[in-house]
Amino acid sequence: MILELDCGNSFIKWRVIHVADAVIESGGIVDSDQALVAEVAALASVRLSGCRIVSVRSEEETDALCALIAQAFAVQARVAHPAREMAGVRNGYDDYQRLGMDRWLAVLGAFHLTRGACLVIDLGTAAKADFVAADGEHLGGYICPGMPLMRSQLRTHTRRIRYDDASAERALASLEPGRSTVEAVERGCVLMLQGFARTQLEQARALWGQDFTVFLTGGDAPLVREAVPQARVVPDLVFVGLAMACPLD
Ligand SMILES: Nc1ncnc2c1ncn2[C@@H]1O[C@H](COP(=O)(O)OP(=O)(O)OP(=O)(O)O)[C@@H](O)[C@H]1O
Ligand SMILES: CC(C)(CO)[C@@H](O)C(=O)NCCC(=O)O
Ligand SMILES: [K+]
Repeated sequence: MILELDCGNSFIKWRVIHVADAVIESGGIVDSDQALVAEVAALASVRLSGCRIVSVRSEEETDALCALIAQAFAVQARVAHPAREMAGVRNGYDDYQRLGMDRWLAVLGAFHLTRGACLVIDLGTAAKADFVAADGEHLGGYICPGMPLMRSQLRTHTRRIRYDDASAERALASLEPGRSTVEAVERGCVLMLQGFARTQLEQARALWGQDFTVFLTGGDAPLVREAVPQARVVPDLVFVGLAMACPLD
């Protein structure tokens, strides 16, 4: 079994899979390196033979996580690195090393699943969209604040926007105009995300007509699902790309 990690800016998503058939043994989402090691160590009957990582954190933070994993599980983690070209996809950035690895792997995963033009929308701490043409050319993409950042900017830069997580969750039962601060902010931010997604869809239509696939991934994908009903929701899209970039046997 191997451990797979997607280290985002706020959370680490992890999975333990059987390498031979990619069957998922276990998985979770944690907010620290220590919590990760504790959760994986708590799995009974799991013997790790390897580990692969995609990280958008600093090199120092990623190295520290690899060292922790080596110490806890006696495996050397493989870290996915940028490439100008891989699996038929050409990185569209002027400096290919600057493209976030989570974006690159999601794009590789999406193109692998379709072999056609695709739009990848990833809604996490940041909201990202990437475009890949049918010939594998990555055309670039967009980055803007995701739900957690929009929310915290409003809370930080205003005096009177204050509410707790439980009321935030309740506020999202509908998207009607808000009749309280929490409803107004939470619903407003969801509409921003939906607007982002719809605009990407318009761009994709302008480029490719109807001939493309939309992928939706990231922790906040459910918030825009209804706005892009044609999207394929693939929560593990980054892991699909990670397996391609870091094959283990
Ligand atoms: N079980 C969960 N734990 C934490 N966040 C969750 C969970 N389910 C959904 N979410 C939502 O997912 C969002 C974070 O998404 P994700 O985990 O994709 O971010 P990230 O990978 O840290 O960020 P990024 O990919 O932009 O670096 C949060 O806004 C949160 O509301
Ligand atoms: C945009 C984020 C923060 C999203 O996780 C990540 O992909 C990243 O750090 N990217 C580097 C900047 C870029 O992609 O242009
Ligand atoms: K991520």
